[in-house]
Amino acid sequence: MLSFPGLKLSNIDAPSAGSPITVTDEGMLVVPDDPVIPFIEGDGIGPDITRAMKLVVESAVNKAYDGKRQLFFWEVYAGEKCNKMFGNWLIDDTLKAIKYFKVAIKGPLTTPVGEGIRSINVRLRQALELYACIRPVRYFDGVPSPLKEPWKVNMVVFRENMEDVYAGIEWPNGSVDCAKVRNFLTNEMGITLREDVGLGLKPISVFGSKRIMRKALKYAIEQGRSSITIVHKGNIMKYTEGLFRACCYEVAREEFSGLTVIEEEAQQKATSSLPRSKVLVKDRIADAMFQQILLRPEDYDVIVTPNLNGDYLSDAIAATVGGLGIAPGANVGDEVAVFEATHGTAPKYAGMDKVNPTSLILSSVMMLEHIGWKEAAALIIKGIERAIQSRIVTYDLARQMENATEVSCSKYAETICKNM
Ligand SMILES: NC(=O)C1=CN([C@@H]2O[C@H](COP(=O)(O)OP(=O)(O)OC[C@H]3O[C@@H](n4cnc5c(N)ncnc54)[C@H](OP(=O)(O)O)[C@@H]3O)[C@@H](O)[C@H]2O)C=CC1
Ligand SMILES: O=C(O)CCC(=O)C(=O)O
Ligand SMILES: [Mg+2]
Repeated sequence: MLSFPGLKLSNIDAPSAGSPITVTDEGMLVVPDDPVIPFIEGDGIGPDITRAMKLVVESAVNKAYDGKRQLFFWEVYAGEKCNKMFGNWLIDDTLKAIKYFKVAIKGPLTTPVGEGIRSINVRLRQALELYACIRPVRYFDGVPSPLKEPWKVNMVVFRENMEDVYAGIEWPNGSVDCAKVRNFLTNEMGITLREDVGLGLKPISVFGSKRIMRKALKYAIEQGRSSITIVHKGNIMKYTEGLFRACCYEVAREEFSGLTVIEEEAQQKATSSLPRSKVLVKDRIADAMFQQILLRPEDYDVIVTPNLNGDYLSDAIAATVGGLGIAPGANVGDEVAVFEATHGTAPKYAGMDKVNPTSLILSSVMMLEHIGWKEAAALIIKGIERAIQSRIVTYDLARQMENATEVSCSKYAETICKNM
């Protein structure tokens, strides 16, 4: 058994091979040639897509580096499997392991509606301070789309990942705590509420809003993206979403002034052409944004938005380029990153070896790029592009394509490997 100094696990064994990724004091990743990558298999379709993802990643790494580099996937536990094994939906070992090894990948985890446990996905993001949910959406040639010109879609959603109504601070109607909060609001704040209300809080802070804007703007500048759009409902929720918008503009003006142009200011100066080297910063109200992504996708590039808007928007934008089967993501903090698909557990397809694993496979591409293994990442993209072009796809794409060959999740993963 290898020893990993400082890693103290109570319920699971340490990895039997590999070395940890570390982070320097300046926040730079140091990646060995044999990194340990903790993974959570996930509920529902999780086991099927995780198996497919591991096959594709291992095959790409092998092909790209011919044994000189190797990933060591190591299972850690959360969700239904974890509850069955340990009587707990999320064990401390999983959090310790991900913190220790810095980069992890996960399948989707179930959250019951209207009752029961709170989201384990959200708990992971909060416990590991993964404040940015990054979801790039791009078009793959040949994928069926409801848009006339889907190739114009190329957006990256930066969703604030720890605050907003998503933080889960709420009280059920009829509970003692709900009555306490209602009484406080009535007696201290003069707010009239029906007796049968359920109540929740929408915390949005200056710190959290500025932090996600900084991350999104840095990305936009480093990647040479043309614009960043702040998406909010600040007309109605003035002191939460309105605050978010104000904080984002403040970061752009005060911390990135030479590198950004504010749309409103450019319009006032009647500037006909914007300097190409600068990122255009603009904002849109959330409801209008949902029609903009369908009607004028070419006008939008990086998007920064509070948690719930980002949740809705990322699924909606994914639909324009083929749906949830093809929508990757990453939850990123200052040191740790956990990669996961945009979609959930799709319970009706659990264990059927049927769904599209591309979302999780593209999440693994983001992971390989994050650790600097760009050659392996490029091979996977090539494999996906060729599989789609040859129309060998899973049910979700096959049902919208002409002359497609529908294959299972595992066969599709093998097709990607053959096409690398
Ligand atoms: N990060 C996470 O772990 C997430 C977890 N969840 C959780 O997942 C559970 C189920 O949520 P639900 O609302 O049904 O949303 P899902 O995203 O799980 O599924 C909704 C529909 O999207 C399509 N879909 C999803 N994934 C794929 C895929 N890989 N390939 C092809 N099609 C896909 C299917 O459409 P069709 O029926 O048309 O074939 C599916 O029925 C809930 O408990 C929810 O809380 C949800 C989102 C994220
Ligand atoms: O945690 C969940 O169950 C849902 C999460 C979700 O929809 C998302 O993060 O996009
Ligand atoms: Mg979602």
